[in-house]
Amino acid sequence: MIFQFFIGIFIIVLLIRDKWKSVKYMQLHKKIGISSMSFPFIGHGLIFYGDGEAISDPESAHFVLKTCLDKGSMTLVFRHMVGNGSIFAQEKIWRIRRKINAMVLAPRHVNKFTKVFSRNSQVLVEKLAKAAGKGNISVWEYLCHHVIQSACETTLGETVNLRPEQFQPFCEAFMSYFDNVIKRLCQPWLYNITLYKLLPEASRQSAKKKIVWSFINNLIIRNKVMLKAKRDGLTENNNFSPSDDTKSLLELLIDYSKGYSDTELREESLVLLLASIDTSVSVSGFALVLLSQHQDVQDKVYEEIQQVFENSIRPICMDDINKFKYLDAVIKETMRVYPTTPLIMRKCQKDIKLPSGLILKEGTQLVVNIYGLHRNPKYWGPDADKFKPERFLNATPEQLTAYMPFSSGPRNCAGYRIGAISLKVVIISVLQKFRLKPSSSFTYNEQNPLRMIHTLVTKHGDRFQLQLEHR
Ligand code: HEM
Repeated sequence: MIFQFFIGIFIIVLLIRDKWKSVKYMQLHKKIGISSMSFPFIGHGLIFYGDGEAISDPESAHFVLKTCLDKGSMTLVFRHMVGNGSIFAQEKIWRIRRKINAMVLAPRHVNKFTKVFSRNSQVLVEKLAKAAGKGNISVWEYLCHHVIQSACETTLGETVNLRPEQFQPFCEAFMSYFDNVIKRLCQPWLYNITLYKLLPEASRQSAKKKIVWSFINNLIIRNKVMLKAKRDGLTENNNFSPSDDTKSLLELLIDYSKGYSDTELREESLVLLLASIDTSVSVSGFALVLLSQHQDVQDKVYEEIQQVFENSIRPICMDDINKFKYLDAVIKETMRVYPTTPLIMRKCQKDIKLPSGLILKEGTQLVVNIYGLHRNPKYWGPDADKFKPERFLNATPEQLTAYMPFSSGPRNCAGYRIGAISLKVVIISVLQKFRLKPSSSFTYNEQNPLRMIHTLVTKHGDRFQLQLEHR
C-alpha cells in the first residue's frame, strides 16, 4: 500500500514537472501555427513527425545538423554498452574522438578493405547457392552473417581465424543486446536507470555486455601485441604474420590516438561495429529486394558488371568499384526511398535561430525528418515514392541538398566510404552468380510498397524475401 502511494506521488511529480517544462514548447506551437498537444514524457516531440516546416525542409535540416551537435537524452540507453563512444558521446568528448575517427576511416585505409569484402562476398554467394532455385528465401540472415564477419574483420583484425565457438557467443550477445536496447527505447517507462536496474532484464543485459567486452578486450591485447611485433620487425616468423600492410581499424585507432586507454579503444571499436552492421545489412537487403522487383533495373546493373569484368572471374578491386556509375545510382536511390536512419536526433544546447527566423529554445529535442525530405514531391517530383535510380544520374543541386542518408554536418556518418564500398561489392558478387526474382508472397508497386519496420535502423517488414536463380 505504502509502495503504491509512493509510486503514485512519483508519477504525479513527473507529470507536473513535464507540464512545467512544456510551457515554452506550447508557446513555440502557437508561433508556428501548430495546434498539436504536448503529451506527458514525450512533450512536443510529435510536431516534428510529418511535414512540420521547421525540420523537414533541407535548409533548416542542414542548419540544425551543423549547429546542434548534441544527441539528446534518448541516446543515454546506449551508454551502458558503448560508454563515451563517439556516436552517442557529448559534444566535448565527441570532438576529440571524431578527429581520430576521420584519420582512421580515411580513403587510403578503407580502400584496402575491398579485398576483405570481396573474399567474404564469395562465402556469402556459396551459402546462397544452396538456396537458389528453391523458392522464396529471406536474405536477411545471410546478409547479417556476411556483414558481421566483414565488420569484425575490418574493425578488430584477424577474427576470421577464430574458431566458431570463440566468435559465435560474441555475435549473439552483441546482436541481442542491441535488439533489447531498441525494445527498451519503445518503452519510455524503462528509461529511468534506477528503475530499470531492478528488472531481471537488466542483469541479462549486463551478462551480454560482459561477453562483448571480454571478446573485444582480448582482441585489443592481440592487436597491441601484433603492432609491437610489426614495429620490431618480427612479423616474418611469428604466429601473426599479416599477409600485407592492411591494418584493422582497431590497429589504426591505436596508431592515431597515440595513447587511447583500453576502455577508449573498446568504446570506439564498439561504435564502429554498431554503426556499420545494421546499416549495411539494411541497405544491401533493400537493394537486393528492389532489384528483384525491378527486372529492368537489374538487367542494367548486370550489363554494367559485364562491361567492367568483361566476363572474367576475379576478385573485385577498388578500380572496379569506381567504374560502377549505374550501380552507384541504384544504391543512392535505395537509400533515398528506404533510408536506414529515417529520423536523426539532436538537442539544442542554446537558443538557436533557424534560417526561417524561428527561435528554438535551449533544451529542445529535435528530430530531423530524413524520410520526409527523401520523399518530398517538392524536390523529387510527383513520382517521389517510385524507385527510379535514373534520378541520380542527373540529380539537381536542390535534390542533392534534400538528400542525406548519411546525415549532414560535422557529425554525419564517419564511415560512409567504407559503407559504399561494402555495398557495391556485395551486390556485384550476388548479381554475378544469380538472377534475382520477386518473392511470390508480395508484388511491389506504388500502391503496394515494401513494408517497413523501424528498429535501430529501417528493416523490411517481410524479412527481405526474394527468389534466386543460378545464372
Ligand atoms: C550504408 C551504410 C551506412 C549508413 C546509411 C550510415 C548512416 C549513418 C547515419 C545516419 C549516422 C548518424 C549521423 C548523425 O547523427 O548525424 C551515422 C553515424 C556514424 N556512422 Fe554510419 N552509416 C553507414 C555505415 C557506416 C560504416 C560502415 C561505418 C564504419 C565502419 C560507419 C560509422 C559511423 C560512425 C563512426 C558514426 C558516428 C559519427 C559521429 O557521431 O561522429 N557508418 N551513420
